[in-house]
Amino acid sequence: MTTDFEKSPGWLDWYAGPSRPRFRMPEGTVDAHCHVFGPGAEFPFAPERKYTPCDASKDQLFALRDHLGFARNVVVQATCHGADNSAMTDALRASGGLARGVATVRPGISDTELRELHEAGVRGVRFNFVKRLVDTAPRRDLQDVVERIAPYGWHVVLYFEAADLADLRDFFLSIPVPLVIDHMGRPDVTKDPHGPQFETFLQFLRARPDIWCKVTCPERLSVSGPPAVDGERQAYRDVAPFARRVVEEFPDRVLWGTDWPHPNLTDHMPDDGLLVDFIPHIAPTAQLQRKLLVDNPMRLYWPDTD
Ligand SMILES: O=C(O)/C=C(\CC(=O)C(=O)O)C(=O)O
Repeated sequence: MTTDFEKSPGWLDWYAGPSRPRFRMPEGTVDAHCHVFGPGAEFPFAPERKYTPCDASKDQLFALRDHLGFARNVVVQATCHGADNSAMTDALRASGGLARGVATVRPGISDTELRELHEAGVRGVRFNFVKRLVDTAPRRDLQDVVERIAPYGWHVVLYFEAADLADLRDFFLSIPVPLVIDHMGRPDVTKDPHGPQFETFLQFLRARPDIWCKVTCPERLSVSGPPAVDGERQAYRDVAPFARRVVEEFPDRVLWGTDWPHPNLTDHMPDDGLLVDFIPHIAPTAQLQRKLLVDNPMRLYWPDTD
C-alpha cells in the first residue's frame, strides 16, 4: 500500500498560525464545513482521487477549532478520500460527540457499514457534480443511495457549479430527503447578486422549505477579493452581497463553515482568523449570527441536544 504521497503541483498548504478573530462568535458556534486529509501514512488517499493534498489531521482540525473559538465541527468527506470514510469517522469518534460527518457512500454499502457510519456521527451523504473533482456517479446510483440513507434521517449535501443548476434542478428536487447546498451553488460573483443567475439559485432554494444553504467559501468564489491575508478584516467584499441575500431571505436554513484546510486554492491561502471576521459582513445582527452559527447547525446535526 502506498503511504508516501506527493502533493499535487502548486498545492497550497493550510495557513499555520492564524490570527485570533476580532468577531466574537456566539457560544456553541459550529464550523459546519471542514475536512480532514489523512494523514496519508495512516489513512491513504483514494486511487481515483483528482488531487493529492497536504496532510490535515483531526488533531490539527481540533486545534484550529479551539484557537478560533468554535465549539463543534461538521467534517465533510473530501473527494481525495473517495468512499473510504475512515479518516473522517476517526475524527468523529475522537471528538467526544463534538463532530458530525457527511460521508461519501456507494450504492453497494452494507447495512452494517451504514449503521457504523451513523454510530460514528455521520448524518448525511455528499453528491459531488464538480467535474474537476469527480466522475459523477449515474443518477440511478445516487437514487439507490438516497433510498438506503433515508431511514436514518440523513440529508444529501449537493456540490455543483452555478452553470449546471438548470440541468440538475429537477433531479435535485426529486430527492426525497433534506438537501444542503455547498457554497451557495458557486455563483459567478462578477455578476449582479440581483441578476438572473443568482435569482435562479434563490428560486431553487424557494422551491422547498427543506433546502439548506452553506454561505461558505468566499475565498473560493472571490474574484476581486481582497483576500483574508495580512490583517485584512474586510475580505472578499465581492462575495458578501451574495451571502447576505441568502442569509436575509433564509435565516433559518443557512450554515457557515471555514472549509479548512481549503483544498485546491491556487492564488492564496486564507488566514482562518480573518475568514471568521467575514461573518458579520454577511450576518449583520446578533440574531442572524446566532441562527447561522448555532441554532441552524444544531437543529440539523445535533437535534437532540438542548
Ligand atoms: O472544500 C470544498 O468544499 C471544495 C473543494 C474540495 C472538495 O469539495 C472535495 O475534495 O471534496 C473544491 O472545490 O475543490
